[in-house]
Amino acid sequence: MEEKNTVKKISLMALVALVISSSIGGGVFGLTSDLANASAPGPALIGWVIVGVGILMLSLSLNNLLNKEPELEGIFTYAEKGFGPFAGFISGWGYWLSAWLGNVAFATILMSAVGYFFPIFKSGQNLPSILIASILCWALTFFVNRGIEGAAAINAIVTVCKLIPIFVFIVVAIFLFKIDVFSANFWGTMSHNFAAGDVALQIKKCMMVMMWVFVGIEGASMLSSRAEKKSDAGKATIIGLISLLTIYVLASMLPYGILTQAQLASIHQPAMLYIAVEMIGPFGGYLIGIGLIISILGSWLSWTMLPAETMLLMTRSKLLPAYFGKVNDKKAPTFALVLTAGLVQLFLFTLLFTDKAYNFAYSLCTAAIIVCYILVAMYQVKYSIQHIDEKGNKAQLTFGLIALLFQISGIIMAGVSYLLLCLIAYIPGIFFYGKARQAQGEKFLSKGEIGMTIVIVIGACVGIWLIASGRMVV
Ligand SMILES: NC(=[NH2+])NCCC[C@H](N)C(=O)O
Repeated sequence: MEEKNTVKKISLMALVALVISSSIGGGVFGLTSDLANASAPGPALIGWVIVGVGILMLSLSLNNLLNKEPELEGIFTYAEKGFGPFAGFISGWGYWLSAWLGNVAFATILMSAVGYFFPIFKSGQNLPSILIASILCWALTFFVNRGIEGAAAINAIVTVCKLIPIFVFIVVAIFLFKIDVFSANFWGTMSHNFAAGDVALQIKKCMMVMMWVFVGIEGASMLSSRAEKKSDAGKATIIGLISLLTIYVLASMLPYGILTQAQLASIHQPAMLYIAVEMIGPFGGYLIGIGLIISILGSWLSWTMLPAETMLLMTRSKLLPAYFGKVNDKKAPTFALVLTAGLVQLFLFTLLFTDKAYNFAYSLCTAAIIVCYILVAMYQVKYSIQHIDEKGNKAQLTFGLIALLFQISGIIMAGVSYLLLCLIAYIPGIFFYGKARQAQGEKFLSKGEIGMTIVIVIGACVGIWLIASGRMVV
């Protein structure tokens, strides 16, 4: 108890900064070209509305659960409470997986941006890039290992530094925006007519990248135990979400009124940087480049802390063996940190062989976190049904159902194959889960859990087959 009181509490403002900071990483800087590859402005706008509503429902659900079940800490605990320890493990492991896969995406786009300053790194996935990215990965791990509290404080400063270049970009883009360029091929159907099938296909192709930029919206709830007031964590999620949506829509849609869709689609990543060069000249490139580098370093720092913290919480819930949560004198879970950094390192080397490394890494990251989001929404539905007689729970049930529908259809639209690949990483995880259960005097796996494991293994095999047979190009 004594010890708990000395943990630094986080204010509402700092929590909002945390939501924005852990959501805005690299995605916003590459958004435009990924969207332009997928869609004309019309369908993309519809995509934003769908994703905005879907994520808002998820945030409201998280907000509600934080208020109703204040003692639950960590996103996976909802799955555990609602559907048992195995579901808790599935969620926690998915969150952990997502967190470090996202860091791999960070590494690639970060190095592409550095390539603007030093062309040797331009592709973001050659040997020099991978070396520098690896050094960064270990440096951040070392830093977090020296004390998590410092990392949270740095976040506030980083948030300001990364928002300024994005705002400058938006303001300049507003001035240069031409409505006739924007509306030239609004639905992407050339005939100027609205063709439903065509539009739906374009929306579908926008889904993954639009969901990727919202990964992190749950960040405040992960640190909810540190909020000065418990209810602040939920508020921070919602304020953070609305700010984010505004930034994303402006930053991604305004360029459609400056360059043509074909130009945007073929622009080098990070797109925002090269669009800024088109708009302002080299200075624009420097500004966005520096913003991006600070943004990613800050985000990467919090995403170094979050997966390790998740493992720590999971050991407390006895979902992983105790050594995953072993902390050092600074209360940092050293083993979890080093394990996670080791996996990022391994993945960084595979980038040498992938074609679209950034897109591949963020798609895996997003697919993995959708598992947790689905379980949150399911628990929201379950909780609201169980307490349906209490005031407000009918509305909460609706929020949960929409969030659930959105996440499930989102992953189906974005690509189930990425989810299947993520299942591979569950296989060693289940082994550790079984060990932790055994240490509790339980069976390694119960009958139901064995059934689930078989499904997971089959899914993983299909994932491997998709890659091996060349049906999924990575
Ligand atoms: N390491 C991570 N899991 N990062 C996820 C956050 C990514 C963030 N939404 C972005 O736009 O870049």
